[in-house]
Amino acid sequence: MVLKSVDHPSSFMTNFLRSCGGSAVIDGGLATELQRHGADLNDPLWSAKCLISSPHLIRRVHLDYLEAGANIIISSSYQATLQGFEAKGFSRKEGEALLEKSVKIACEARDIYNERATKGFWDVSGDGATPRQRPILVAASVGSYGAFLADGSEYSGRYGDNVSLETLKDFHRRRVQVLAASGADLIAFETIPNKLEAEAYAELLDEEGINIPAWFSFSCKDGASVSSGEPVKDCALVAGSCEQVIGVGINCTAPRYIHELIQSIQKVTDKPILIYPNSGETYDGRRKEWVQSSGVGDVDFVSYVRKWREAGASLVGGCCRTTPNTIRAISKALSNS
Ligand SMILES: C[S+](C)CC[C@H](N)C(=O)O
Ligand SMILES: N[C@@H](CCS)C(=O)O
Ligand SMILES: [Zn+2]
Repeated sequence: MVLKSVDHPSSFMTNFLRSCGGSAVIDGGLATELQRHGADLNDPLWSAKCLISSPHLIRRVHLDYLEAGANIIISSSYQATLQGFEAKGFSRKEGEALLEKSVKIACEARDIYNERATKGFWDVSGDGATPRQRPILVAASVGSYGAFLADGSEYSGRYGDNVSLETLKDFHRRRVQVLAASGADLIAFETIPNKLEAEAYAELLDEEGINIPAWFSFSCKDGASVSSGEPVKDCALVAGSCEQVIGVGINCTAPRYIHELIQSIQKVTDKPILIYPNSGETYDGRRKEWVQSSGVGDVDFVSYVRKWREAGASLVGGCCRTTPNTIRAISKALSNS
């Protein structure tokens, strides 16, 4: 599904959601699932390391999420940056090829899934005669500058006084251009921890004439604020005023804050709301490990999904430490709601 120049970005998501029956399933944690399968991500490149060491594993995890019912799979480019690859000795050209490879692997997984689905079973919910494939989009992940810092600062949003709007635009510019031309259906700006980075993305989309749509997804520290402490409403407004943005939401945030966050976002934008929380655990950026949060637990957040849908979220999935089982259960919950 490619956004044609005649399509308005907003109709892209409206049409997609309609083809999915009103709500769509986003995949679950990619990096943490790679780890569960044995990948060692203790590296400045985190999951992007697997683009070099184990692309077959990335393909397998994408396929597992498709088999679990995902309508959107997110590429392995979260922590894939040209600057990060250069620090490992890759040339600019090789870095660009690795970014392209992340999207290619996701597209291959989609092709394999579609081929198997066509051969294996027929969805006769249409006119009963033609096979109907489940709508599937490939989103190219863009993790924040904080992800590149590789110290967990996508959960603090503190980049220091030396990092300006222009710094962030320059940091992301070439990567966004490459991913926009990679064959992905959209760009998923993920785990955005502060307002400045949302502004940088909005300006980049405009200045670079990026011709595929995008979603903005924020990491939050409570029911009202993104990781930096700035109001989620202010950040959602930045996303809401950008024409290329076809969805606004929250990811890698504890499930217990999601309901309130949906309500806040809804007050400031009509764009579709997406949410893909993590397991509710906390990331220790120094040790690169997930630790149990103190306080309220988030056992089995799938039981909240129907409430989130009623509150206004139309795309639901999972982030770090969620698995294909989580996504299977979300898919079931959404199809019953
Ligand atoms: C979404 S966080 C868990 C990604 C990893 C982090 N940027 C790090 O490198 O430690
Ligand atoms: N899409 C990324 C997000 C990390 S917060 C992943 O699932 O690994
Ligand atoms: Zn996450």
